[in-house]
Amino acid sequence: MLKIGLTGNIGSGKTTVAKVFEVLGIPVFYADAAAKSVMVSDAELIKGVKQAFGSEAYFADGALNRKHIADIVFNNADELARLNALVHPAVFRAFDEWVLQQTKAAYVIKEAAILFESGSYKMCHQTILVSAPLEHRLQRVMQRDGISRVEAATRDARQMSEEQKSKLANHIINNDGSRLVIPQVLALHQQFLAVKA
Ligand SMILES: CC(C)(COP(=O)(O)OP(=O)(O)OC[C@H]1O[C@@H](n2cnc3c(N)ncnc32)[C@H](O)[C@@H]1O)[C@@H](O)C(=O)NCCC(=O)NCCS
Ligand SMILES: Nc1ncnc2c1ncn2[C@@H]1O[C@H](COP(=O)(O)OP(=O)(O)OP(=O)(O)O)[C@@H](O)[C@H]1O
Repeated sequence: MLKIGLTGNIGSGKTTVAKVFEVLGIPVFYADAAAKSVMVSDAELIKGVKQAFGSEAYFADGALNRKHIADIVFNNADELARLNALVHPAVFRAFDEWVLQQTKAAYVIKEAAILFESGSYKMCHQTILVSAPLEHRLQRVMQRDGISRVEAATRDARQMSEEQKSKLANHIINNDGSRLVIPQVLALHQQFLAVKA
């Protein structure tokens, strides 16, 4: 199965792009959502997260206390590395299991905020970077999540720069408002279908 990695820095529009691929009938695995799912369903992982970040990492009903964890990990690179080491192996497994179920797909997309940082791009045949200037991205995230500029910028600072990512990516979708996104997705879709054929 042809596996395409899709990434972009915070607020770049990668989820928006992923939805366009879904409309074209291409299955999309959302790594961020999968991470949140395993963090509340995998007993070993829950234990590890509580050991690392305290019992406040979960609410009494078992839901993830995202703010508690985010406040710790996005302000400390070592703590983020610790969280990643706990969560990523479980997400990689979930992706492998999911791919096996996509028997009818022409190809599949893995959407992940940290595709390059986590090394999971190496398990994809090709990669797409969604690119937009920092100011656009911060504005979008502040509007979408109701967080401050400082909070949004702090998260961005924890990610590899767009410049570094653009050197690793096979394809770039420009989402700075100067070009329509849908035609760029359609052009890539045709390329990926041709690989499969
Ligand atoms: C820390 C958590 C609980 C915060 O949740 P919250 O809902 O506030 O943020 P959300 O998950 O929507 O992330 C917002 C953005 O932060 C950035 N971000 C998230 N995780 C990471 C990470 N591990 N490293 C760098 N940036 C990250 C991304 O741009 C992401 O899109 C959550 O991000 C998490 O569990 N992260 C660890 C799991 C992970 O690595 N996910 C990323 C893909 S596998
Ligand atoms: N071309 C665009 N024009 C206007 N708004 C856009 C555009 N692209 C994305 N957005 C909006 O910007 C916000 C961020 O986009 P999206 O959620 O797709 O980004 P993301 O890369 O998945 O972000 P994150 O890493 O934070 O999850 C969303 O509210 C989305 O609707």
